[in-house]
Amino acid sequence: MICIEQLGKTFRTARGTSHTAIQDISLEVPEGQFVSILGPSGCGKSTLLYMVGGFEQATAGQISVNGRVVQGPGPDRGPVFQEYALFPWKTVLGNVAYGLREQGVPKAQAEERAMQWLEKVKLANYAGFYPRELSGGMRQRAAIARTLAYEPKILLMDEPFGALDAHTRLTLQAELLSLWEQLKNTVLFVTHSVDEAVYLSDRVVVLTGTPGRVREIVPIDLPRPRVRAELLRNTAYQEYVIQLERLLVDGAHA
Ligand SMILES: Nc1ncnc2c1ncn2[C@@H]1O[C@H](COP(=O)(O)OP(=O)(O)OP(=O)(O)O)[C@@H](O)[C@H]1O
Repeated sequence: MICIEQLGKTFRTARGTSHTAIQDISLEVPEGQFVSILGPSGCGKSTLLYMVGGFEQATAGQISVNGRVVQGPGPDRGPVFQEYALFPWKTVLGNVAYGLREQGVPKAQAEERAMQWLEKVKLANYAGFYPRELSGGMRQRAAIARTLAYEPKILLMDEPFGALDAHTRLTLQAELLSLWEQLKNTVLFVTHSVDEAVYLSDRVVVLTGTPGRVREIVPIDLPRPRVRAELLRNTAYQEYVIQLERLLVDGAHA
């Protein structure tokens, strides 16, 4: 579904120098797979995700989605980025209905569908609230509902739980997994957390330090549905965590 071929990105900095963020990245993601991208800070994880989203242009190689070269954003790829904030002047319902309205869905129908998504992310009682009236975890749930509401085939998530406290993070991870097990979208998920990557993913792509290149792709062969409390006792799970931590440390110096 997603085909990334020898992708590179060199930025022109404000000082007139050039800076290569990622180099020669090739990766294929089949439909319905949950793939996490892990790597040291600054290795280009967000840049890679933005390029798949069509928000940044490649300076080498290309990305195609279902055989079509990515040249800009599209409704087939739904971003859940940290800075992709909710509209503060719209209610939670208004925010979730927004993408549907943009696609020409009539207001009443858009709001009905938005309500169904709010139920799925456990925010139905907060439909009339404004983003500033929500907790961080609720805001992130609303952002996820807003993207899922227009049913993108691909979900692009950039550290969606990074700013949350540990308990909320665990809750949202489990909720995301249970939604994904029903929807089976293709997911590209950027994270700093080895533990989160193993828990959620079918495969984990480990990038090296700057410029980011693929260090290793690790398939996570653990049965689903996954329950974190059970996984923690699972030796295979523990081995994956150790393997990825090792790759991450080595990769930072590669
Ligand atoms: N607009 C830009 N102009 C110049 N350099 C940039 C620009 N955007 C990103 N970079 C550089 O590209 C590199 C990769 O940045 P990116 O945000 O993709 O990394 P990351 O792996 O997501 O980092 P982190 O884990 O810290 O969020 C960094 O060295 C950064 O300085």
